[in-house]
Amino acid sequence: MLTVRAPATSANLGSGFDVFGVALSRPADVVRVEKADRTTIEVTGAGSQYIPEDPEKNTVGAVAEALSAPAHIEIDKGVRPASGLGSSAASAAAAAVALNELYDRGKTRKELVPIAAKGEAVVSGDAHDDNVAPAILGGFTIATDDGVRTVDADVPLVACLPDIVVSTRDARRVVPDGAKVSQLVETVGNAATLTTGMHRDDPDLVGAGMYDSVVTPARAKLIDGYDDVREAAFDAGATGVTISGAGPTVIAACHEGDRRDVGVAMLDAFDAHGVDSQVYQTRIGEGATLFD
Ligand SMILES: Nc1ncnc2c1ncn2[C@@H]1O[C@H](COP(=O)(O)OP(=O)(O)OP(=O)(O)O)[C@@H](O)[C@H]1O
Ligand SMILES: N[C@@H](CCO)C(=O)O
Repeated sequence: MLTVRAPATSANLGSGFDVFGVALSRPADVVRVEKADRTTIEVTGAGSQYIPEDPEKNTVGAVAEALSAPAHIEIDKGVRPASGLGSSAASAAAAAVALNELYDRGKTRKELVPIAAKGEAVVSGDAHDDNVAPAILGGFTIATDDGVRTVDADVPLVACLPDIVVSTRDARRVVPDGAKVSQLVETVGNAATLTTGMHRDDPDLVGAGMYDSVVTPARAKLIDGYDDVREAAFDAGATGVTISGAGPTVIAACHEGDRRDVGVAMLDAFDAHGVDSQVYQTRIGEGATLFD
C-alpha cells in the first residue's frame, strides 16, 4: 500500500482568478492506494459524510480512470469539502501521485497536473489546474493554458474557514461576465505586484497584490460577515485579505509575528455575525509527499 499526503491549496489570491494558487503547509488529505481489479473508494475524516464513494462522482475515481490504474483508494480528509481550500483537488492530487507510482506510469509531476484536473471536472464541471497544480508541485503556481510555472515562495498566511458551505459550482455562477478596462489595468498591476512579492518572500507586496474588484466582491455576498472579517484582519496587521478559492474560507497574508492576532481577529469577527469558524495558521508549503 502506498501513502501520499497532499496539501490544501488556495487559488486565485484575489488578482489571479483561475491562474494563481499556493500550497498551504496545513491542512492536508492523506490518500492510500492498493492495486485492485476495479476502483473502490473509502472516505473518512473532515466532511466525509458529504463526499461520494462512487468512483464516477469522486475526484480520485476520474484520476484512476485517466491513469488506467484501478485501485482500492482510502481517503483520509483533512481538508473539508466546499471550503475554498481545494478539498477536492487535494484528494485528486494525492491520488495522481500515488497511482502514478503504484502502476509505475512514469509521469512527471507536471504531467500529473492535467490528469488530477480531470478529477476537478467531476465536481465543478471544468478542469481547473489552479488548485491541483500547487497541490502536486508545491509553492506558488501560475497555471495558464500554456502550462504551469512555479515559484518556491515562503510567506506566512492565515486561513479562516467559517461554518458555511459554498460550492465551487455556485460561486462560479456569480462571477461577472465582463469587466471594465480600468479594472483590467488594476488587476494586471496587482497580479504583477503579487508575483514580485512571491519571488522576494515579501508579505507586504503579496498582500498589496491580493486586491481584486471584479470577482471577489460578487462572491463576498455568499459569505456572511466577509467585509467585517476582512477589516478585522487588516486592523490586526494583515497585509492583504481575500476569498480563498471559491470561498467561504477567507485568507490573509501577514508577517510571521502577526499570524496569531490576525487569526483571532478573523475568528471574533465571524463570531460577531453568529458564524462559527476555525483558523489555520499556515504558510506556503510543499506539494504532494509520497510515503512508502
Ligand atoms: N475526494 C473528494 N474530496 C472532497 N470533495 C469531493 C471529493 N470527491 C468529490 N467531492 C465533491 O466535491 C465538492 C467539493 O468541491 P468544491 O470544489 O466545491 O470545494 P473545494 O474543493 O473545497 O473548493 P475550492 O476548489 O474552491 O478550493 C463536494 O460536493 C464533494 O462532495
Ligand atoms: N479558481 C477557482 C478555484 C476553485 O476551484 C474558482 O475560484 O472558482
